[in-house]
Amino acid sequence: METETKTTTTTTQEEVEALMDPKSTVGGGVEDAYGEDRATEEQLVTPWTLSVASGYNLLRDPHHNKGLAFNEKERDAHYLRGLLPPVVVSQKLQEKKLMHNLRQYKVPLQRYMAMMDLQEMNERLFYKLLIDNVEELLPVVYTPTVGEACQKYGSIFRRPQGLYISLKEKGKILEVLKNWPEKRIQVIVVTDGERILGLGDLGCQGMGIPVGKLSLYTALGGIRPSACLPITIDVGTNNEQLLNDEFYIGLRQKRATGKEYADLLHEFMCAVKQNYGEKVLIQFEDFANHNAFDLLARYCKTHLVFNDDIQGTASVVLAGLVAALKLVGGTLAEHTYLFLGAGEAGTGIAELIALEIARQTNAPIEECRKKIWLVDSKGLIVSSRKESLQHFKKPWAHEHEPIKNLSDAVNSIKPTVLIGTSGVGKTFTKDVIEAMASFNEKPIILALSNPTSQSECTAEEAYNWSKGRAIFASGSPFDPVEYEGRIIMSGQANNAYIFPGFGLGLVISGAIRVHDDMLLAASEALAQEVTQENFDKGLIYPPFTNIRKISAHIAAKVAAKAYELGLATRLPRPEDLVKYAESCMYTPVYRSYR
Ligand SMILES: NC(=O)C1=CN([C@@H]2O[C@H](COP(=O)(O)OP(=O)(O)OC[C@H]3O[C@@H](n4cnc5c(N)ncnc54)[C@H](OP(=O)(O)O)[C@@H]3O)[C@@H](O)[C@H]2O)C=CC1
Ligand SMILES: CC(=O)C(=O)O
Ligand SMILES: [Mg+2]
Repeated sequence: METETKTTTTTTQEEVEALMDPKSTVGGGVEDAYGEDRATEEQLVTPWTLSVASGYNLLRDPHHNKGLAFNEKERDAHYLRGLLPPVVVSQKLQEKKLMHNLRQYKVPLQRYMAMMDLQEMNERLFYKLLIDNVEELLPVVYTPTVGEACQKYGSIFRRPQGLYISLKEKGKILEVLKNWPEKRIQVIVVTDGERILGLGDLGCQGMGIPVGKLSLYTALGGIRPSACLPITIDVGTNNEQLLNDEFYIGLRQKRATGKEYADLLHEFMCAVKQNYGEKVLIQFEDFANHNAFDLLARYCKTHLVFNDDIQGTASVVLAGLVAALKLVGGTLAEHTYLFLGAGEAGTGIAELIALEIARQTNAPIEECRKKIWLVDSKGLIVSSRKESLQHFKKPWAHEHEPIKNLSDAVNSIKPTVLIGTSGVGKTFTKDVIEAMASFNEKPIILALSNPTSQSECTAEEAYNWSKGRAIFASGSPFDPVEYEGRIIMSGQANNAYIFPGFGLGLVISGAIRVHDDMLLAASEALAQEVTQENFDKGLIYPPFTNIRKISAHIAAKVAAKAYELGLATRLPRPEDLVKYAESCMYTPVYRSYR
C-alpha cells in the first residue's frame, strides 16, 4: 500500500486509511516520520485536498490510469463506460504490445520519447516494462540515449518533468518545493547541468539525468515513484550553442559562480531539509568537479548526501575489480592502477581502492595511494606539479618524471589495471591497449566514460587489440563481440548497479548520514553477486536482469552498516534485512479499484 497524497486520484478505502495512518509501510511505503506537514503558524501552506478521480480525469492520471486494463466492474464504478473501447486486456498483453511497438522504432531517441510518453500516461505500465525488459530498455531511458535526449531536450520537450529551481527562485525555494504535488519524498536527484555525462555543460537541459536516474531508483531499487523528486538547478549555462538556441528551455545567461552560486545552493539545501526532514537522500549528479567536491564536503555532515559520480562510481568499480581478481589473481594491493582522467570519477574510485587496500593490509592510506597513478589533460600527475593541482588531485602527485601522454605513462608505469574516466572518446588507442596486453596476460581495461561516443574505446577494440585477452567493461553498454570464433560479453561498469540499492538501504534504515564504510559494504555486496557462470563469460558484473535482487542485497548490507555505525534511526532493526528490503520494494502491478 502506498501512502501518497493526491489531488485527483482514484483511491481505494485501504489507500484512504493508509493516508490517515502515517505508519503504513507496505509495498515500498517506507515510513518517513518527516513526511508530515510541519509548517509553523507563520509559514504559508498549500491547501491540499484528497478527492477521488474518476472518468476522463482518471484516464489522464498517470499514477492510476490502467488504460484498457480497467475491468468491467471498474469501468462501471469509475464512470469509464464509453471512454474506452469494449475490450479489456491484461497488463501482460499491454506490455507485449508496447514492446512490439517500441521495437519498431529504429532511432533510439524515438524509443526514449515513447518511454517518456508512457511514463506520463501510465506509470505502472512504464515501470512494468522497464523492470521486465531491463537489459533492453536501460540503454533507452539511461545511457547512452539519455545523453542525446539532454542535448535535444529543448526540441523534444513536451511536458515538464521534475522541479526547476533557477536563480529567479532565489529567496523562494521553500515555496517552490511546496509546489511539488508529492510530500513524502525520500530521494532527490539534483543536477546543475554543468557536466552531463561526458557531454559537458547542457544547462537546464540536464533535467533528463535526474529524471532517468530516479526512474532507475524505482525500477532497479524499488523506491516508490511518488517518493522520488528530480530537480535541476538552473544558474545559467556557458554553452554558447544553447544560449543561441531559440528552443533552449533554461535561463539565457552565463553561469552564476562564487557567492551567488553558493548562496543559491545553500538555500536549496536548507529548504530541502526544512521541507522533507533529515532523512531525505539528496543525490548530487553531474555537477562539474569544481563544485561537486566542495558541495559534498560542505553538506556531508549536516545532510544525507551522496555524490553518485564520486562515490557511486567508486563503489561499482571497486566491486568490478574485486570480482576481476578471481580471473587475474592477486590481491588489490598487488595490482598497479592507472587512470586517464583525474576528476570526480577518477579520484573518487582511486580513493576508495586505496581505502580498501588500507583496510585489507593495515598499511597507512598514503602508502596505499602509491599504487595508483592518474593522468589528466596535462599529463601524469606527479609531485613537480603539486603546487598547481586542484585539491582533489594532490594526494595522487607521486614522485616521477613528468610525462605528457597516456601511451608513455602506460609504458612507464606498466599498470595491470587501466581505467578511463576522462569523458573523451577514443583515447585508449591501439598502442595503449597493445602495450597493456604486452605486459599483462589479462589486462583489466575499464572504459567508463559516457555516453558511448565518449567511451575511451569500444569493446571490439579492447578485445581485438589485446588478442581477446582483456577483461573489459564500459560505462555504456556494448554488444557482445566475436573474436576468433569466441563470443565475448563485456559488462557495464556503471554506477546504476549501486545507487538504487544504496539509496534503498539508506531509506529502509532511516539513515541520516552516508559513510565510506557503506560504500565498501555496497561494493562487497555487488562483487558477491558475480557468479561462476558470469566469470566463465569473462564478465566482472552480474547481468542487469537480476538487479532488483542484487539491489535488495546491497540495501541490506548498507542498512546493516548504518545500524552498526549508529547512523540508522529506524528502530528496532529488522532481523532479516534482505527480506525487509524486498518487502519495501515498489512493484508496478496494477491495483484493483473498488
Ligand atoms: N560509468 C560510470 O558509472 C560513470 C562514468 N562517468 C563518466 O566519466 C567521465 C568523467 O566524469 P567526471 O570524472 O565526473 O568528470 P571530470 O570533469 O570531473 O573529470 C574529467 C577528467 O578527465 C581529464 N581529461 C579531460 N580530457 C582529457 C584528455 N584528453 N586526456 C587526459 N585527461 C583528460 C580532466 O583533466 P583536467 O583535470 O586536466 O581538466 C579531468 O581530470 C564522464 O564521461 C562521465 O560520463 C562518470 C561517473 C560514473
Ligand atoms: C553514469 C554517470 O553517472 C555518468 O556518466 O555521469
Ligand atoms: Mg553521473
